[in-house]
Amino acid sequence: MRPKRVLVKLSGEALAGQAGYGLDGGTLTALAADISNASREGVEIAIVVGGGNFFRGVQGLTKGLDRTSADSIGMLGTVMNALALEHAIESAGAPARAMSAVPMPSLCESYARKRALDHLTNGKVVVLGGGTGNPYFTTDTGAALRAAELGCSHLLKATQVDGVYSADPKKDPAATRYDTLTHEDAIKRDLKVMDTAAFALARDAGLTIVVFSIAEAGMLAAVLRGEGRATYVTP
Ligand SMILES: Nc1ncnc2c1ncn2[C@@H]1O[C@H](COP(=O)(O)OP(=O)(O)OP(=O)(O)O)[C@@H](O)[C@H]1O
Ligand SMILES: O=c1ccn([C@@H]2O[C@H](COP(=O)(O)O)[C@@H](O)[C@H]2O)c(=O)[nH]1
Repeated sequence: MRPKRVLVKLSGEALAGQAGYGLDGGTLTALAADISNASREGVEIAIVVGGGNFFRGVQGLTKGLDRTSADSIGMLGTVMNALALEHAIESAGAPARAMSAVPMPSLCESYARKRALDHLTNGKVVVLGGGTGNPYFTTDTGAALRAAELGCSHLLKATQVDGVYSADPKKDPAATRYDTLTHEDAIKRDLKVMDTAAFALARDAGLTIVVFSIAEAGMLAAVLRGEGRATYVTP
């Protein structure tokens, strides 16, 4: 594959490195180098970053928060990640622009489709925080939404596992890995590597999803060349 424009859904949890919480400087630097190298090779890259290293809305429910407040905290976590990534990617040598779906103009640009498209065509890596900007959603759904509206051909889910399995491989050692499957298979089998809304939106928009582990250096560039260990979810 040599796509012109892709959307990378970057795991928030992966940014924590070994610590498991917050931001790890070494991990950020390594990821930013991969992203910046891919951008310099001419691929237009939009990134939707998750927030699992800070807060997930469902965690708030167990602390007595209502869902909307909990999701607001979750979205703020993703904006923190977007700002950190913007800085790390620029330090690695590629121009980058953070945009937030929740307006906070003194911190970064607010997300607007046409502005994002301008940045992409001008060679900037666009780092999108705030998910969809609405509670009751996830950044996976945000990734499918932005991939569709920004005209990306692929949604690259850079996460902690090396593909889609028959069950969560972190919980079930007997789970088997798929090389390929359809969006419909993923929805029918209730495979929770992404939520159903994200799979359905990607299916309707005709987006190919590539699920791969970001733990290995150079994996993003490999996936963009159509190489490396990954699962392809195709229409
Ligand atoms: N069928 C499955 N195949 C692969 N992984 C699965 C499956 N079911 C559940 N998972 C889990 O889904 C996780 C990836 O999705 P998830 O969106 O929760 O995390 P993430 O990509 O790290 O994002 P973030 O930290 O930003 O929330 C994997 O780490 C894996 O443990
Ligand atoms: O559109 C969105 C996206 C995310 N949230 C909240 O943020 C956290 C972190 O995102 P992850 O996708 O889990 O990494 C999520 O749990 C939601 O609470 C949101 O409300 N709307």
